[in-house]
Amino acid sequence: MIVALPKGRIANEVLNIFKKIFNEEFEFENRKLILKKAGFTFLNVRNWDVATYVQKQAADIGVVGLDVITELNSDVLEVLDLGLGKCRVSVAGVKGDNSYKNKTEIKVASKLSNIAKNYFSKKGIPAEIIKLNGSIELAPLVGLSDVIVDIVETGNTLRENGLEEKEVIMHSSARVIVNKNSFLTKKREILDLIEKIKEKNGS
Ligand SMILES: Nc1ncnc2c1ncn2[C@@H]1O[C@H](COP(=O)(O)OP(=O)(O)OP(=O)(O)O)[C@@H](O)[C@H]1O
Ligand SMILES: O=P(O)(O)OC[C@H]1O[C@H](OP(=O)(O)OP(=O)(O)O)[C@H](O)[C@@H]1O
Repeated sequence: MIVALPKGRIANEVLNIFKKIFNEEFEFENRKLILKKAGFTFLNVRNWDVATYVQKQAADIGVVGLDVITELNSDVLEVLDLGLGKCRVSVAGVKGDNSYKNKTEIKVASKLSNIAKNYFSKKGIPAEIIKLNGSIELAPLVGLSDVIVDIVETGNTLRENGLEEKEVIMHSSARVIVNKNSFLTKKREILDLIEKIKEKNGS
């Protein structure tokens, strides 16, 4: 069975779950992207690519944030909420300035451009989405956008930059996802691994 694990912010907590499952050190060596252990193959994948690997069955199972699954509209089975990487996806803007609410078209900067587009479209508010790849909070500070749609956890990044959360779009946390076909063909192995993950998560 092939398991796609994310690099980045939730990597340590996810690797820690597998460390407990195997009861030994569990890490990708140096620059190696593949780790084989106890009949499993683990792939060290960028957070954003985990859903792609699983949807296309390059991996049977993976761990990724709900924000990413929603943004990519991934066609995968979401089987377990790990409760890690908890955050919100929110509309934020300059503190005390709500003038965006009166605009005929809002400029919205975001990495989560589909979530942003769908949110304003459902509200019937015309929005120009400006796709950025990081440091989203800069955009309203330099007039690139009226507001942003971005991840908020503690709110520190917003506060440090004179911004505030205006509207919460969704809550997110890390999910275990499974390829639909793999779930049919490798059901027992997959359910067995999910049980182990559930047992060791947070223990
Ligand atoms: N500040 C945060 N607090 C809590 N969870 C967060 C925070 N930022 C992101 N997350 C969650 O953790 C996941 C991983 O975030 P991370 O910053 O590692 O990846 P990324 O930079 O979005 O992805 P990539 O490395 O592929 O560009 C996000 O998809 C989200 O679900
Ligand atoms: O509410 P906080 O606890 O401050 O966390 C929110 C910040 O964390 C994420 O950024 P990240 O560190 O991943 O950087 P980037 O998206 O700008 O690359 C997110 O895009 C926010 O900027």
